[in-house]
Amino acid sequence: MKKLYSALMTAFNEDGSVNEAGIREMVRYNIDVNKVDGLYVGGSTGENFNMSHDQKVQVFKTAIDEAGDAIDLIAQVGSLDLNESKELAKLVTDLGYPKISAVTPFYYNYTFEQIKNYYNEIVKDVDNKLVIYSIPVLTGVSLSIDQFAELFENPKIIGIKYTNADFFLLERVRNRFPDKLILSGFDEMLLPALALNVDGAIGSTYNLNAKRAKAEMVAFDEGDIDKARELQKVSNDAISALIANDIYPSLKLVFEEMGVHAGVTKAPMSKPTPEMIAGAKKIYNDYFKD
Ligand SMILES: CC(=O)N[C@@H]([C@@H](O)[C@H](O)[C@H](O)CO)[C@@H](O)CC(=O)C(=O)O
Repeated sequence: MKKLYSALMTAFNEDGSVNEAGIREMVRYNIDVNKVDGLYVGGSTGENFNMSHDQKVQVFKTAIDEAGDAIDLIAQVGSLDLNESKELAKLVTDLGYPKISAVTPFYYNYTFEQIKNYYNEIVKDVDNKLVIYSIPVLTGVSLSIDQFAELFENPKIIGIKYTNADFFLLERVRNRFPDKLILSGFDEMLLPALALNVDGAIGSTYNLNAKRAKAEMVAFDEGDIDKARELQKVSNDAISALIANDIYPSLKLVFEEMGVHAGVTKAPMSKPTPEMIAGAKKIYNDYFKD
């Protein structure tokens, strides 16, 4: 069966400090109610790139303290400061995270040799496995199939979190690396990714929408493509509404409607406006109220 991971959000207080109780509530909800297979901690949805080093450490510690070994945990340790990435890779490995991940280094138009060195350095001193986080729409970094092959020469590099709408490349990657872990990152494209035989999916909206996404995976496995397509349509209606309402604060606002205290986003992300709050209530009523 394919695996479903929620990308864990970070609950912040109004002053931008980390709200540990909120993180614990979201971890619990994902384990007890969503029954996801795992959590991706410290990714884009977790607002990792808005956080100080100490805040990243706080999030990694809190998430595993709450989850224990109940589900799979992947810690995203990528940073523009390679020394920080290495330090975080050691920390999360010592904490017991069974997998790490790192975003492709961005902003400075690094050469492939520099990117390869970054990944090899992150895993060099840790006894852990790494999933490459490829998200060209945010990083501007696109890796080719041959570049993925070169990164996979390091046996500690075991897969890709593939957040990319290039399905030609996904098909090529899947077939060239049948033993690598390929996890799809765009929730709105889950069904075509399943058709290309990904091993699972990681996404922000599964925090709210895991049951529907899992039902879609089951329908797909059973060959009921009409049902899978219908479930994807409803998911995409919900995802469109979340994006139109500003997705990061809205995911938290809908969680609040469900009784989960997800806190607020951290600046420069937006603070909720009255319109956004009304929009989130409507999204909850339209798509997530049982
Ligand atoms: C840019 C972004 O946040 N992408 C999300 C998606 O889950 C995305 O929010 C969703 O597909 C809606 O577009 C994930 O791919 C990223 C993610 O899971 C993470 O790193 O936290």
